[in-house]
Amino acid sequence: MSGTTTALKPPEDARAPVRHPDAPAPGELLDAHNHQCFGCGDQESGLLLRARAGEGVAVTAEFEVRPVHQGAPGLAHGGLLSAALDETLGALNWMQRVIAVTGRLETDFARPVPVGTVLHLQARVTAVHGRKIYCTATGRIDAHDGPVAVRADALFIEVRVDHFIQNGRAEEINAAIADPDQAKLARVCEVNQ
Ligand SMILES: CCCCCCCCCC(=O)SCCNC(=O)CCNC(=O)[C@H](O)C(C)(C)COP(=O)(O)OP(=O)(O)OC[C@H]1O[C@@H](n2cnc3c(N)ncnc32)[C@H](O)[C@@H]1OP(=O)(O)O
Repeated sequence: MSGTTTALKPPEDARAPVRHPDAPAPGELLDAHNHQCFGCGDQESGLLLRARAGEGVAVTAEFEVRPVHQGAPGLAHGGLLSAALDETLGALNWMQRVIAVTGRLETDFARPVPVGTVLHLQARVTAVHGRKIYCTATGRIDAHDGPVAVRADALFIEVRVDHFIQNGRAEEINAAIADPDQAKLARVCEVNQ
């Protein structure tokens, strides 16, 4: 059962999440925050996950499990399913216009996920306390109301864009700074801080 870790339980004085007034409209496809991202970028070996804005502070996403994503024969690798949940939760940044990174991610694997499955992911923020963003996600098999295969609770921590500039490899950071598309999320979030 997920959410058993104390760190994933919002404190009593946590506030409800707030959808940013300029958040993308429900159903709108969200841009990749980095075209080289393993989760949402366009690398053929990646997840090629596509996320859309949801209602409130929520997103949906789809991830097609391909042969390159196998662990056991014919089944998705658990770490990649966690990555799909993590990426979907990361897309919640667009809805609040904050920049946040995963501090903790706790995944339940409820069912095996065969290659060829389209995993339908849903994620939402449940509470916010200071820089701490509490969120939850599920992944369902082949339909938005299909059987739940994976679920996760997570704690994201809000950071400034300096987090990436100071910690990322210079080659990719410089390329991202030079690319107006890749810098977009950082820009829209930074003006709100
Ligand atoms: C441009 C947009 C990019 C979006 C990318 C989305 C991609 C998908 C999501 C990801 O995969 S992000 C990549 C994976 N995550 C990381 O690489 C983060 C690595 N960890 C860190 O950089 C730091 O540990 C972190 C920024 C998360 C926290 O360090 P800080 O020094 O900023 O925070 P601090 O230690 O002061 O903690 C702040 C609060 O968070 C709490 N906290 C921090 N890490 C925690 C943790 N791991 N578990 C529980 N609580 C945690 C901490 O207890 C504290 O609570 P209180 O305010 O109540 O005192």
